[in-house]
Amino acid sequence: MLVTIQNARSVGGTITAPPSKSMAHRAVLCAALAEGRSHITNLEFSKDISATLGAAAQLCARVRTGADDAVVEGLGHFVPLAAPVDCCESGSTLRFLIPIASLTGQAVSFTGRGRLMERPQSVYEALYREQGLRFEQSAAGLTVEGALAPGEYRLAGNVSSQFISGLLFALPLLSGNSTLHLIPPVESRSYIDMTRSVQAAFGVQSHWLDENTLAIPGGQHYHPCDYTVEGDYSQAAFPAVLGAACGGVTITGLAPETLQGDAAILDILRRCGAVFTRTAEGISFEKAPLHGVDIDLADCPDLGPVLMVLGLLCEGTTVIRNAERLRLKESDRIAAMEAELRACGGVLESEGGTITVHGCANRLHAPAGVLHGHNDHRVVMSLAVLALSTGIPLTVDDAEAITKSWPNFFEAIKPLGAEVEYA
Ligand SMILES: O=C(O)C1=C[C@@H](OP(=O)(O)O)[C@@H](O)[C@H](O)C1
Ligand SMILES: C=C(OP(=O)(O)O)C(=O)O
Repeated sequence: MLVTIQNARSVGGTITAPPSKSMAHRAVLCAALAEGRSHITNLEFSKDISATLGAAAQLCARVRTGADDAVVEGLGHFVPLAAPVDCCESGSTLRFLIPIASLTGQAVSFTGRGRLMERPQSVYEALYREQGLRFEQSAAGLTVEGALAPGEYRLAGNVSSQFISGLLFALPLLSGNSTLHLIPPVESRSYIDMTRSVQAAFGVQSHWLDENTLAIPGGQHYHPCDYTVEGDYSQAAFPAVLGAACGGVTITGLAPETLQGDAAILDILRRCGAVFTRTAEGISFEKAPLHGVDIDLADCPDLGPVLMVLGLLCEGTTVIRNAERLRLKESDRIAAMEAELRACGGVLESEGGTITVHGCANRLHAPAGVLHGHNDHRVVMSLAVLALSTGIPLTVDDAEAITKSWPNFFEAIKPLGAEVEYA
């Protein structure tokens, strides 16, 4: 789908952050693993969350969805599977479910779309092979079979935190205790604590023994819980960058105290010179001159694409470090953003996981043709921010990619002054 995004008027208005996708995945899975009825409120039915709800319904729960909530009734046992579990393009769904699948006493096959089956599973593959369990991955899907044993696990901390979260979901349900020894550096650490915090709400505990070692007592049970999902800082980063550049934007629905690592967007913007205030109503941005800063992306990878746009809008140079994992997401986000931003006159380069963006707001221009969304929601949304903050109308393909995380994105930006035309 092609979408043209441009300013209908000067930027300004209020937007509500959608529910956190990361927290919603976790709440749905904890609820499904608990025996009994949990009510999850503030849900948005993005493709990723729908995939997790669908998997929960297939494996171990009855699911009833409302307009923005779901009742998830864990059955207390796993049911025989008649079909593969479809994870769509959701890395979280697949990586959270693999260890859970090993609890089901049957072979479980997963399918996916887009780049999902190309994204690395090496960390699990090594663990499964060590324990003599079946782990087969092809371009078409992935099958696992056999029960993970409790005990000592050693795993890399820098491929994806989703492997660590996946083990955190499943290991407490085994009869014995387990310990995760994370091989440093441990990246996306905040996501590990987010998993632990949602689990704690459902009555399941784990403890850090030191900064790289997690103790997971066995023999635990998830308890049903009524859980309200927080607003999403990863998504709020898009209007936040727009607000920092243009002023007049207020973002509502974000909890001031949060475990979301992407709340770092506020600190990053402040360091760039952004002016904003936080009141009971929300976070309100004023227009201010912005300058480039040094950014460590290790704990907030999903901010990468929109921070590359921010770099173009800042005076001077922005350096984004520890961004390697951006190459392993729905697209190679570094290459994708470099190509599209250069098509608009952006000056930036990357080497491995370091991206250098040169501020050039005055030299940006309309691209010769259509920009590519690379089937990546965060690329499409970042390009929308570029259009609105520069006033350059942009036409982007693969625009439907937004449905992976924020199906309402194009409607949500209209009150900020955006005109969105679907071709
Ligand atoms: O656990 C999660 O909810 C996520 C963890 C991060 O992945 P990595 O740990 O692979 O960086 C992040 O990029 C992803 O969008 C969501
Ligand atoms: C990479 C993302 O999600 P996942 O890993 O769950 O596919 C994302 O939302 O940007």
